[in-house]
Amino acid sequence: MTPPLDAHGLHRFFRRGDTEVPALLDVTLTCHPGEMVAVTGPSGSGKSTLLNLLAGLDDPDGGVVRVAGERLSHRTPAAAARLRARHIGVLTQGSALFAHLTVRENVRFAESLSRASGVRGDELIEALGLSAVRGSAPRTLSGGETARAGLAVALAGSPSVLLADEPTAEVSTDEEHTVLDLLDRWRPPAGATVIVTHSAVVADRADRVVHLVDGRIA
Ligand SMILES: Nc1ncnc2c1ncn2[C@@H]1O[C@H](COP(=O)(O)OP(=O)(O)OP(=O)(O)O)[C@@H](O)[C@H]1O
Repeated sequence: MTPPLDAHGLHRFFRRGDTEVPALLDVTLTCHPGEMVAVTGPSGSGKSTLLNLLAGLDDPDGGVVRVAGERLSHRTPAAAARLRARHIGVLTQGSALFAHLTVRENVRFAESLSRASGVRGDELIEALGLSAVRGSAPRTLSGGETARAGLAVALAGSPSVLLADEPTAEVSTDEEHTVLDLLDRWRPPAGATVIVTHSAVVADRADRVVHLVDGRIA
């Protein structure tokens, strides 16, 4: 069966002055259908670099990322954007919501990019406890509501790959459990979920933990 997300032999180097910084060294990560993987590691170990490669927002210097069997790495920006819209939902810390759109408009916009139906967005708003704030501007939301609205946006296009960067970094412990319950309930059932986190609570929820040290899987 084709893995929903398959990253093979990833290398990424950055130039700093005259030196080259190895940010990722031979990282391979194959996610099985339905799997949730937590990526942990100290600051500077390469977690964000890896997530950017998995999202197709950056290209590896070596290796390849495939999403649902299609190569995502080293595509034209338009082709990468099409693949992202079709397959990938991204959840970042803080708000990735457009400030001038309401919660519902943000969700509907994300949905329209993936050409999804319009039904799931409203279902998500209700299921994620956002009905009361569906017409509100993002700046008026609490931290927990913001995290849940970000989750609704990330899931609106029914992605087969959900990538999350510290999704609970800015919420209370209670809200962290709520957001994780919702994420668990709504994550791609046959797809892949990858969560970069410093939180032991989040890592505990994952099917597998990948620990990075100095750009390598430890
Ligand atoms: N655009 C860049 N230019 C130069 N160096 C970079 C760039 N992006 C990342 N790096 C370097 O690559 C290494 C890995 O960084 P990365 O941000 O992926 O780590 P991280 O594990 O996500 O850290 P944190 O937990 O602090 O977010 C670090 O040494 C960092 O300084």
